[in-house]
Amino acid sequence: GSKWSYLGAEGEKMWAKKYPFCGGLFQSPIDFHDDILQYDSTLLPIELEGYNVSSFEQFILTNNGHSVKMSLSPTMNVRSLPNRYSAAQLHLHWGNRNKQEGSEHTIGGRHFAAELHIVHYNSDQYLDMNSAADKSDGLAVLAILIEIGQFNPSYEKIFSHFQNVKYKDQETSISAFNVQELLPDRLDEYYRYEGSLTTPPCYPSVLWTVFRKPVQVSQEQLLALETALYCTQQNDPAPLEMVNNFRRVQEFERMVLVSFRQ
Ligand SMILES: NS(=O)(=O)c1cc(-c2ccccc2)cc(-c2ccccc2)c1
Ligand SMILES: [Zn+2]
Repeated sequence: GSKWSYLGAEGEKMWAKKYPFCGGLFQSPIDFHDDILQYDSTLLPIELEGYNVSSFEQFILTNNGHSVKMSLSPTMNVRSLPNRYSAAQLHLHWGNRNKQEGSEHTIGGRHFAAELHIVHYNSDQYLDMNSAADKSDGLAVLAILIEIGQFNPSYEKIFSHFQNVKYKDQETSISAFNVQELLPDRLDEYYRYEGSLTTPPCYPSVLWTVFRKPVQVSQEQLLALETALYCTQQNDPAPLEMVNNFRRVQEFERMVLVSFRQ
């Protein structure tokens, strides 16, 4: 039972008391602004392998009290990184219906509506994601910025199940689908830096790839994300809405590599 939240006494300013790495170096998320960006022509387009999972397989959707996460198949992996990284899970961060600006990374100080994280672990070096999670080359997260626009049928494959995972510890099984559908079309344009988990224990173990191009979901889909879920269990007398589950941007004195020229 992780004792942290995004609000009040256990909010992010207090995380470092129980989770020392949260007050340490290389913390995420960060703001991408021109004077810390450096073009790097060696950054290859992201190549996904085994993402086209058979629809006979199932993904498990779980409300873990901090976000909604979906288990992924370890046959899904990312090539074109220093090691082979296998998919572990994906989850989202978002704001609330009155302030639809809940992305973790920002561009030029601007939040997007929400952010999807697809977490992979270094399966060349480590047996599973838990042994990889605190190693400096342990994790690689693909981050997709989400903005309001067209209805997105691929995101609906997850969002349509929120009524079954409204409360903490609830889970439901959904038919597997090609998670590449959740990514923007330009996998060659991204920000790259070494950072951390954006939640406790904040291990500085993440190679971040944040795609330049946002994807769109409709206003109704975003509202469903912002209003369907609770941090508390179904029988809790004091229900807590799951909103604003994003960490504020961290101080950053390094360069961020970009695979694109402005
Ligand atoms: N936001 S994140 O990408 O840095 C992230 C990664 C992982 C993670 C997942 C698998 C292996 C290792 C780390 C877990 C979380 C998380 C989010 C909500 C509640 C608890 C944990 C968040
Ligand atoms: Zn995340």
